[in-house]
Amino acid sequence: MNLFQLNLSPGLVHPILLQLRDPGIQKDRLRFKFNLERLGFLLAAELAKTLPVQKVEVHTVLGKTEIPVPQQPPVLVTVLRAGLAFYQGFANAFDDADSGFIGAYRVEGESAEQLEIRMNYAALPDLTGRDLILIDPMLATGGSLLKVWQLIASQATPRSVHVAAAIAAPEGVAALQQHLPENSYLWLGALDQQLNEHAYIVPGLGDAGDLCFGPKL
Ligand SMILES: O=P(O)(O)OC[C@H]1O[C@H](OP(=O)(O)OP(=O)(O)O)[C@H](O)[C@@H]1O
Ligand SMILES: O=c1cc[nH]c(=O)[nH]1
Repeated sequence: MNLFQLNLSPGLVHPILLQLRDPGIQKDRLRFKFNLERLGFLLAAELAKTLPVQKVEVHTVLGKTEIPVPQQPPVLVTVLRAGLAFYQGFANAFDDADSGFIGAYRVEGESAEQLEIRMNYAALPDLTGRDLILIDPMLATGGSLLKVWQLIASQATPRSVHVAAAIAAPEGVAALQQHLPENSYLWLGALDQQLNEHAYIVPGLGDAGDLCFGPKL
């Protein structure tokens, strides 16, 4: 797996990460979601540079030119709930993308070892031969994304697999590196220090789903 940390535009990415992490700013729900969307768009712009293109001829009123455009639109797959705002940034970038949605959530126990991932909804297009972008702002243990990948791999073989996260822990990156196929790429806003005893990313930003939508039961 290839790791791409988004450090090409620090002037754009770092102020967004600062606002996402700052407890005084992140409690503004509208701004938090908008910042995830903006970060998603920036990551999508970097990722798009690696997708195969084909030249299309366009005739303007004054002449003709060739423009390289993506060979085929990618498939965007996101994990509910926290994925939604981040996903929107990718959807804004890829006009004709197909999309899939997975309902998955962590059920936290007393310790990180007792963490369970429940998956109860999946609406996916055919991913055979497609460029798949798995979109989830938080990559903590990697358990949620690996469960999603297991489901996808049981149905189809994508041409390439891109995982996009706003913030990741080294533990989650290692888990993906172990289990995702060779042609996989990881796009990160930030790689943080570690997980805490409840499998939260440190320093991270807290609970992304709750910050977007409020606490769940
Ligand atoms: O790498 P992992 O250890 O699996 O943790 C990451 C998952 O945790 C968050 O979702 P959560 O389960 O909190 O659900 P929510 O989006 O509904 O809040 C996040 O959006 C990821 O899906
Ligand atoms: O730090 C974390 C870990 C999982 N999910 C989150 O929202 N935050």
